[in-house]
Amino acid sequence: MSYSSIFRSDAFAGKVIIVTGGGSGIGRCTAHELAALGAQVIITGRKPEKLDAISAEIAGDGGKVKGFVCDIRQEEQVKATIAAVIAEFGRIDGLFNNAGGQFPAALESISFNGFDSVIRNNLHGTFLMMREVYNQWMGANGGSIVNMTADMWGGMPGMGHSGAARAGVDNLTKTAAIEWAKSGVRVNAVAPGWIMSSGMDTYQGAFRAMIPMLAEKVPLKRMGTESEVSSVTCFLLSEAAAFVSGVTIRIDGAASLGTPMYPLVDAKNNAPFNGFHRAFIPDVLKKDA
Ligand SMILES: CCCCCCC/C=C/C(=O)SCCNC(=O)CCNC(=O)[C@H](O)C(C)(C)COP(=O)(O)OP(=O)(O)OC[C@H]1O[C@@H](n2cnc3c(N)ncnc32)[C@H](O)[C@@H]1OP(=O)(O)O
Ligand SMILES: NC(=O)C1=CN([C@@H]2O[C@H](COP(=O)(O)OP(=O)(O)OC[C@H]3O[C@@H](n4cnc5c(N)ncnc54)[C@H](OP(=O)(O)O)[C@@H]3O)[C@@H](O)[C@H]2O)C=CC1
Repeated sequence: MSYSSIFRSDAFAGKVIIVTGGGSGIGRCTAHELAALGAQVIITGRKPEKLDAISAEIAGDGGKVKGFVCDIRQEEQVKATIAAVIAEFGRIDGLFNNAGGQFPAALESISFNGFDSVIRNNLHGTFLMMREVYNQWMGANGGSIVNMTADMWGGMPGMGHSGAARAGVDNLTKTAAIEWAKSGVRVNAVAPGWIMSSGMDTYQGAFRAMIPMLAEKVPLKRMGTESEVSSVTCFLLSEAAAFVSGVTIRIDGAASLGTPMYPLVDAKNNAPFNGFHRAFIPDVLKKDA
């Protein structure tokens, strides 16, 4: 597993950190990095075979890890998982609420069940995990939560269901940061742009074919990597961020900045500006829907 770290190797020694969706992609990478920094890592997901494989990888590297099957949309499973972690490890110090996802589709083609599924996956699941972990922290010495979101605040064609959920997560993050500060709890979020994670392999067809064009439209001219998300997440989970709460950090090579209403051509040079133009996406997505 490839990741870089600015931390001492004992930065998370004695800490118990939960990574939801730790069985693949960004979650897997973060679980590896946290374990290498001394944490007892708890990875969760719906598919036990993925958790077993990543647990074996991390243990093979000398890390401490345990997998728990948990569908974050199921309240009883979330409650049972947090109770089981407390029963076995006695504490929880951090939560990376990373699990989630969506399918690219034009709004008019999304069934109610499809919309509901994406909202429950990304918003309800995030809330349930936050609440159950916080309930362990009330009146204690605090902890750190990092939520997964994505900066689609300007509207993202093909991601209407997910964008609605992610905007909700952004607001949930800020509210929790205020409400739970009384217990010393910090709540922040990461907002990756286009990351070439293994999860991206879920997307094939026209969306997949579009990736090189998307990368070209990112001001930094490339997609991000899993470790570029895990490093920021580890920072937010760590004591190095002890006075950071209620922020969402974009990790997107400036892709979410700018607006389609801004002139797209530099008239003097008769050349396109270096930037991301959201209106570029929908026609391609329509072919996927
Ligand atoms: C500058 C900012 C840029 C930001 C860019 C953000 C880019 C983000 C990239 C990523 O997130 S990559 C990670 C991708 N990984 C995943 O998405 C994995 C998790 N995803 C899922 O599990 C599913 O997508 C899910 C739908 C969220 C949940 O799956 P679940 O198994 O619960 O759903 P189903 O029971 O199969 O279906 C429920 C419902 O949804 C409809 N549906 C599912 N897939 C599609 C599809 N591809 N197209 C249309 N509809 C779909 C499905 O048909 C069901 O509805 P009904 O048929 O019952 O009406
Ligand atoms: N890659 C990108 O460009 C971006 C990704 N994101 C978000 O980052 C997160 C990680 O994505 P990424 O690593 O790229 O992709 P992956 O598909 O690899 O990761 C998603 C993980 O979430 C888990 N998961 C999904 N739904 C549930 C559920 N209901 N309950 C429990 N676990 C669940 C999956 O595990 P399992 O299959 O075992 O359930 C999987 O391990 C996601 O929330 C994604 O939407 C945000 C912005 C950009």
